[in-house]
Amino acid sequence: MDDTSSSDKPRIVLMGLPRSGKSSIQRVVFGKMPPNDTLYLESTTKIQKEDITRSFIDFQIWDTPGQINFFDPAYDSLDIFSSVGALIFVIDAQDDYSDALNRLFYTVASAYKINPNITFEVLLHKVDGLSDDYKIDTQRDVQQRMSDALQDAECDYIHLTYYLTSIYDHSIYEAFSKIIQKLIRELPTLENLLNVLCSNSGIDKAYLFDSLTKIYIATDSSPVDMQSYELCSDMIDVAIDIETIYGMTDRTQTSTPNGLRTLTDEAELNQLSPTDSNELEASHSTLAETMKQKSSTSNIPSNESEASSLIRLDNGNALYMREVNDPLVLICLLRQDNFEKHGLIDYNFQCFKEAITDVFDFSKKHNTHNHTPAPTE
Ligand SMILES: Nc1nc2c(ncn2[C@@H]2O[C@H](COP(=O)(O)OP(=O)(O)OP(=O)(O)O)[C@@H](O)[C@H]2O)c(=O)[nH]1
Repeated sequence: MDDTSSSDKPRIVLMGLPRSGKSSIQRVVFGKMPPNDTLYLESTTKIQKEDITRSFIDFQIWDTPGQINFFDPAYDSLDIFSSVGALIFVIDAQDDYSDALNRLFYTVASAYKINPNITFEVLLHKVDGLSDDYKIDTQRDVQQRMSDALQDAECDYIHLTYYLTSIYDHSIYEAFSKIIQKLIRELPTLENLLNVLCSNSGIDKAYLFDSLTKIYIATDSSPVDMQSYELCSDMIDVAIDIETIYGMTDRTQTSTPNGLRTLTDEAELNQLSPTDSNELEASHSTLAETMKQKSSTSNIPSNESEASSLIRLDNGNALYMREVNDPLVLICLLRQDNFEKHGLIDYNFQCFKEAITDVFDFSKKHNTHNHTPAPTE
């Protein structure tokens, strides 16, 4: 990360008062930093830029120092904000947020004048320490005060979207999923493909995840509920842990007696149960039934690898994960009865995968074409 690289990718800019949590968010979501380690982060003194390039996700994220006013004539605000896709303003919800709201209003009004295509996203952050009632009251209060301020300034056409977030749970990933989806041009096509897959395969809910960040880049059009998202997102951790234990490279390097390995792994699996979210009836999911089939072994090149994993839950549901390409994975929630026809699901998945690959290749060509300089005569 540095502040010298320039790029024509869409930008996601993190702004907000000092210590609101901007750097922590960037490190936890995109750098896999454990949330507790953010306690030792130092204050950001210059813009930190990071390129995020994966299937369908292609942008640059900027972490800005909280104390700098980028609309000051000393800065080239036109250059900074003209390629911004999303401006994420972080507010510390555990603190008095009056100053933050003044800054938010000023930032939004100034950035909109430069680039009206920016999507404005407001994170009411650090809500882990707050009760549910307090969270809702805070969101209502912030929304009301901002809407009054924008109305008074006759700027009520500026739309802000609000999220309650914390780096200590899934909420930050869910918020980023929604924010990033707005920047994915192929989203309607991906959603259509997921709808077709679900309706033809008896799947109740399907998410297309970036397995490195646990951000879902698309889902079918049935409503998203937090519990199904959390279960699917936890499944990525479970699968990665199993892969770390049983992955072929590791296995050859750390050959321990098989019996001992299995016992240890089962104990670990039970600790990793996604049913920690005990609101869900699916307690005691039988993770012993988790199976991992990695066909990326000796004779298949790694870029053609195809991992799959199944977790049966005690409430009659199942979680089914298939690798689309590295790092995209499809995670579905379905009735176990419907999984009986998994030949059909697997066939439909192959068609889905081919369609996704076609869409991706088409977008890549389109992007390359758009970025190729016109020949000079
Ligand atoms: N409780 C709680 N603390 C958080 C959360 N996110 C960040 N923090 C803490 O907030 C403090 C400040 O976080 P930073 O990420 O350094 O804040 P910043 O906005 O980047 O600050 P500047 O670089 O000074 O602009 C750190 O101690 C983090 O551990 C959260 O979701 N919940």
